[in-house]
Amino acid sequence: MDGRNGVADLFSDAVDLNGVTIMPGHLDRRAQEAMLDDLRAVAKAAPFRQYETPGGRQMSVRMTAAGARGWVTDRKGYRYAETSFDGSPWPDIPASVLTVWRQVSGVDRDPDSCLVNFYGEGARMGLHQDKDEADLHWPVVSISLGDDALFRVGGVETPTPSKSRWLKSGDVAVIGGAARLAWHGIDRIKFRSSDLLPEGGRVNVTLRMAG
Ligand SMILES: O=C(O)CCC(=O)C(=O)O
Ligand SMILES: [Fe+2]
Repeated sequence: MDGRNGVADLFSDAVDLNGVTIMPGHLDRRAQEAMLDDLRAVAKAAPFRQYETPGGRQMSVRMTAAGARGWVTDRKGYRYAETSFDGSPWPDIPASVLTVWRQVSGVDRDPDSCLVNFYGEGARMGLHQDKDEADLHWPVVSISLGDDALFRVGGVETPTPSKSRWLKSGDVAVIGGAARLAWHGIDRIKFRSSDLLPEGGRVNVTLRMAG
């Protein structure tokens, strides 16, 4: 264990980005395709939506969720909701996604929340901290599928100085340990840099213990 994150030593080619552990190519092409199929089923049950921030801005990323709780935002604020926008429970977290959490999270409890982000051409995600969860000790596991994305990680106290790295399809990141509250975001994607999604774009999955 490296005292920073714990999981890094289990994966020999892990890369450290300001305390966030990245496992390049964790999922091979077949695993990526299988997970994407599972996520399309999630999106069929709970369609992607463009959420509004509490400040009234439309996010460029489209989102949906799976699990007992889904992260949502609107004028009322950022929060976890136990039902989707039509009032029904969110779909279950696909087994393919849970498998990755069990492999890399370093904890022995399954997550209760899976946020699914879709980045179309021009979509980005500003620097933020993941801090809407009830207990901030659990790690966040993030899986990248599709187009390359420039991932930026700053400090825990301040967004700068930051380091960045292009995340590729199949890469997995663990935001945990001392970096659990690190500022992070996606500067931009390279639209159509991957052929995993025939329509282009990037799907990112983040797993969390929210409740
Ligand atoms: O798309 C990504 O890689 C990051 C997503 C993220 O930070 C989030 O959903 O909180
Ligand atoms: Fe985040």
